Amino acid sequence: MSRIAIKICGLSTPETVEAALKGGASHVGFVHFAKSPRHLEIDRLAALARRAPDHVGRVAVLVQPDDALLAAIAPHVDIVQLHGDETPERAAAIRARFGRTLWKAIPVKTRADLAAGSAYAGAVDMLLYDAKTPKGADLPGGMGLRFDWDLLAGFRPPAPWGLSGGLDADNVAEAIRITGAPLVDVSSGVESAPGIKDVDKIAAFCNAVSTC
Ligand SMILES: O=C(O)c1ccccc1NCC(=O)[C@H](O)[C@H](O)COP(=O)(O)O
Repeated sequence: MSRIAIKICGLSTPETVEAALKGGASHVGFVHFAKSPRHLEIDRLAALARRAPDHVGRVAVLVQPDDALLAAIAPHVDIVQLHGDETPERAAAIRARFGRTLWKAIPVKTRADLAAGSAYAGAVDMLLYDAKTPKGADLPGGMGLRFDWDLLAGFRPPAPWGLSGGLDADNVAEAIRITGAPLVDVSSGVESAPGIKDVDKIAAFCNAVSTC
C-alpha cells in the first residue's frame, strides 16, 4: 500500500473494485446520488462494498442524506462522506447517531473557501478539499474539475484532510508535491467516460501515487 492514502471513488463494478484493491487503494468510494452517472442503488452498493477487505475503508458518498437513507446505507460502509450543504451541526448529529467515521467535502475555488472547513473541526473525522462545481451543476463533485493547489501550500488544515478534484495519473504527483496531501481522491481521472471506470487508469493512478 502507498504511503499516501488513495481513495478511488465512484466504483460501480466488481472488476473496477478489484483494480482499486490490486492498486493498493486505502479506500473505495460508492456514490448514492440519483443525478450521478455513478449512482448505485443500495443493494448494489452493499454488494460491492462487501468485496473490500477489512483494512480498506468503504466510503458511501451522499448528498444531504436524511436519517432514513443513512440508516439503510451506514451498515454497509465504514465511512460516510457528506458531499452537500450539510451544516456542522447536522454532521455532528449524523456521526453521533450512526457511529460511522464521517468525512465532509469542502468545495474550494478561492482561498476564502478553505476557511469553511474550520467549522467542521470536531464534528467530522476528515475534511476533503474538493473543487467547487459551477452554480446550477447537477453534481457537487465528480466533475473532473481541479482548484488551485497553491491555495493549500502552507495552509494548516484544522483537521485530518485529503485532496480531491481533477486528479489523474499525470498530475497527482505534482498535486501531492505542492499540497503535501496525505490522502488523494479520484473519480473522473480514472474513467474512460462519465461513470465508466477504467482498470488501466486506476492502476496508473495508484502507481503514480506510489512513487511519491
Ligand atoms: O462522483 C460523483 O458523481 C458524485 C456525485 C455527487 C456527490 C459527490 C460525487 N463525487 C465525490 C467524490 O468523492 C469525487 O471523487 C470527487 O468529487 C473528485 O471527483 P473528480 O474530480 O471527478 O475526480
